[in-house]
Amino acid sequence: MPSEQHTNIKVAVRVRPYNVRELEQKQRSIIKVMDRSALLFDPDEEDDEAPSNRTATSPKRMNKKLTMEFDRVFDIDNSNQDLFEECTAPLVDAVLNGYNCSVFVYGATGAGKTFTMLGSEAHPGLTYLTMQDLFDKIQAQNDVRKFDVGVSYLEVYNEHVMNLLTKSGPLKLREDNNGVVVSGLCLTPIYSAEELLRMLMLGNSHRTQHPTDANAESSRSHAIFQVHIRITERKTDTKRTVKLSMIDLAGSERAASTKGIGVRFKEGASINKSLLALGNCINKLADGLKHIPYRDSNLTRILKDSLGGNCRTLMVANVSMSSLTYEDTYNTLKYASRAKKIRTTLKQNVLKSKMPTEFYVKKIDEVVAENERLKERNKALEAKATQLERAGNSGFDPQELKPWYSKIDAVYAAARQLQEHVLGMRSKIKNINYRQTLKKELEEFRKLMCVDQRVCQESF
Ligand SMILES: Nc1ncnc2c1ncn2[C@@H]1O[C@H](COP(=O)(O)OP(=O)(O)OP(=O)(O)O)[C@@H](O)[C@H]1O
Repeated sequence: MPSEQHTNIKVAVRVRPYNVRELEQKQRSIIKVMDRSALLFDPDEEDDEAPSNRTATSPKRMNKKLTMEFDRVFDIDNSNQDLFEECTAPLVDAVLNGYNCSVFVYGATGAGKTFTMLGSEAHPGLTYLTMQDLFDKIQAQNDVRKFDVGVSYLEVYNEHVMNLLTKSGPLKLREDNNGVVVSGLCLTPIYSAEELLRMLMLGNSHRTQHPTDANAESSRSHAIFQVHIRITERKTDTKRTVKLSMIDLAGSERAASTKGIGVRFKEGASINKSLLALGNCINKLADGLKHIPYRDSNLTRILKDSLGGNCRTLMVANVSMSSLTYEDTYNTLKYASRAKKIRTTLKQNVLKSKMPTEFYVKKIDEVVAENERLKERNKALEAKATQLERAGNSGFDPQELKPWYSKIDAVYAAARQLQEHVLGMRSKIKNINYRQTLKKELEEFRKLMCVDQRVCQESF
C-alpha cells in the first residue's frame, strides 16, 4: 500500500541584489539576512548596513523591524546553482520515488522570478538545472526502470490558457477524477535532456513579455512547465505516473506601481486578479478551511494539486532589498509566511497495470475449482439421500432426512452464488480487456496526433 504523509509547503526567500535604477536612486536596504533561515524586514537605522544611502526620495521608514523565518533564506550572493542543490535536487529524487512535485516562484515584477526559474546562459535557472539532473538520474536507472517522458508548457495570460509549445487558441479546463485537466492538451514525448530543454526554450520564446517601468523584459503571464513521467519497473511491470511542475508566476506588483495603461492595464488587472485568487486560496489553506475557492481563476484551478493536493511543493519568494519596492516586498513576505502553513498530503503514485487481470484470472480459477468440489459433494449427498429414502421406504423415519435436505439446499444455494460470482468476474475481465484495448488505441492516436503536431510545428 502506498504510504501517506502530511508535509508543509517548503518556502524559500531569495533576495536579489540592487539593480542599476535602485543603485542610482541610492535606496536603503529593507532586508537584512540574519542567517540561513531568518531575515529582518525593515531594520532599524543601526541595523541598516548602508544608512548613508538614504535620500529625500526614500520612502518613509515604517520601522516594522519584523523578524521572519522561512525554510531557507538565500542572500544576494547565492547562485541559482545553490538554490538547485538545496531546494530542487531533493525534489528530483522525490519525483523518481513516485511523488508529484511543484516549484513556483512568486514576487513583484523585477524581483528575480524569471532569473531564478530560467536564468541565463551564464547562470542557468532552476528549470534548466532540475531537468538536466532529472535526465541524468533517469539515465542512471535505465537498466531497472523504463521511463516515458512527456512535457507540456502552458501560459495563463489574461485568464486564457495557451499552449506555449504549439500555436493554438485558448484551451479549456475541465475536471475529472484525476483533478483539473486541460482539454485538448497533448503531451510532447521527450527522449533526451537536450530535447526537453529545446522544448523549454521554444515555449519561452512564445511567452508574453512586455516592458514595464520596473522590468524591461517583464513576463506578463503565468508560465507552467510540466514534465509527466511514467515509470515502469522492468522486473515487476509496476507503473507509476508522476508530474513535476515548474511555475513562473507573473509579477505580483500593485497595478499603480507599473503605471500601465490600456492593454497593459488590463494585463496588470488580470495578473492581480489571479494572484488575488491565489492569495485567497493560500490564506484559506493556511487556516485549514475545507472550502478553497480554486475556481476563482484559471491559475488557481491549474495550481490546485500543487497547493492542496498530493504534491511536494516548494515556493520561492523573490524580493528585492531596495526600499523602492517596500510594499511589494512586504506583501510577498506576508504571502510566503502564510504559504508556509499550508499542509499537503503526500501519496506515492503507484499504478498496478497488469495485476488486476492476472488477479481476476487466478480468482476465477479458484472459484471454478470450488464450484466443481461443491458439485461433487452435492452428487454424493444426493446419492446418500436416495439411499436413505429407500431405507425410509423400508421403515426408515422420514424426519431424520430433514437436516440432510436442508444441507443439500444450502449446497445448491452456495453453488448458485458461486456461478453468479464467476459470471460477474468474467464480465469484469471483459471490461478490463476492452478498456485496455481502448487505452492502447487512444495512446496510438495520441502519438499520431503528437507526430502530426510536431510535423506541423516544424513546417511553420
Ligand atoms: N539574483 C539575481 N542576480 C542577478 N541579477 C538578477 C537576480 N535576480 C534578478 N536579476 C535581474 O533583474 C532583472 C529582473 O529579473 P526578472 O526578469 O527575473 O524579474 P521577474 O520577477 O521575473 O519580473 P516580471 O514579473 O516582471 O517578469 C533581470 O535583468 C535579471 O537578470
